[in-house]
Amino acid sequence: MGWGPGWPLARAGMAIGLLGGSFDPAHPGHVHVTREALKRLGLHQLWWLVTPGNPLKMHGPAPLDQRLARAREMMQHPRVRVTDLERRLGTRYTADTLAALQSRYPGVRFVWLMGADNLAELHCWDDWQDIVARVPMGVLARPGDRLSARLSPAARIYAFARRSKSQAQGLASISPPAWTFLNLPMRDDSSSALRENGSWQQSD
Ligand SMILES: Nc1ncnc2c1ncn2[C@@H]1O[C@H](COP(=O)(O)OP(=O)(O)OP(=O)(O)O)[C@@H](O)[C@H]1O
Ligand SMILES: O=C(O)c1ccc[n+]([C@@H]2O[C@H](COP(=O)([O-])O)[C@@H](O)[C@H]2O)c1
Repeated sequence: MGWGPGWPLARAGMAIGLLGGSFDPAHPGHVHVTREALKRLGLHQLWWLVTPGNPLKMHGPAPLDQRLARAREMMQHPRVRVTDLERRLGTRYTADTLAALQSRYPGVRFVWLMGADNLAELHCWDDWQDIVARVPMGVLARPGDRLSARLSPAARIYAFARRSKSQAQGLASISPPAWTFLNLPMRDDSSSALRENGSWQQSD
C-alpha cells in the first residue's frame, strides 16, 4: 500500500485525535466537538475518519464521496483533516482501523474520540477491549447521553482508568487504558435529525 495524496502527513511524537463517524451528513455539532477536543486535549491535529459504513448500522449511509464533500465544506481548520482512511486501509471495525494506523504511523500518539452516545454502546463493538487497550480515549458530552454513558459497561469496567479534567491536556501521552470525559458546552445537532427533517437532501 503506497503513499500519495489523501494520506495525511504526521511525524512520530505528534498527538492526533481520531473522530470516526458516518457524517451522514456532517453538522455543526461535529465541528464544535472537534474544535473543543483540539484545545482541551492538547492535540497537534485531528483527523475525521469518514466511515464507508458503520458495521452496526443496518442501513447503509449516503455515498462516501458525497459525505466527504459535505464534511470538507463544513470542517475548515488548519489542523483538521477530513479523510477516507478506512476506505484506503480497507477496514470497517475500529479495532482494525487503529491497528492499521498504528502500524502505518509508528510513534504517532493517537487518541480515539467519540460522543457520549458511543461510549454507552462501546461494549457492543468488535474487539472493544482491544480498542481501550490500544489508545487513550476522549469522550465528548452530548445532550441526553451523559447518564447512559456514565452507567455503561465500558465506563464501569474501566472506571479505574478514568482521568480527571486536569489530566486531559496530556491524555495522548498516558499509556492506555486511559479515558477522560470532556464536559463541553453541549450542542444537540445530529445527523439523524437533519435527515428526518429533510434539510439534508441527497443529490444521488
Ligand atoms: N452534537 C454532538 N455532540 C457530541 N458528539 C457528537 C455530536 N454529534 C456527533 N457526535 C459524535 O461524533 C461522532 C460521529 O457522529 P455521527 O457521524 O454518527 O453523527 P450523529 O449526529 O451521531 O449521527 P446519527 O444521528 O445518524 O447517529 C460520534 O462519535 C458521535 O457521538
Ligand atoms: O468497530 C466496531 O464494531 C464499531 C461499531 C460501531 C461504530 N463504530 C465506529 O464508531 C464511529 C461512529 O459511528 P457512527 O455511525 O455512530 O458515526 C465510526 O468510526 C464507526 O466505524 C465501530
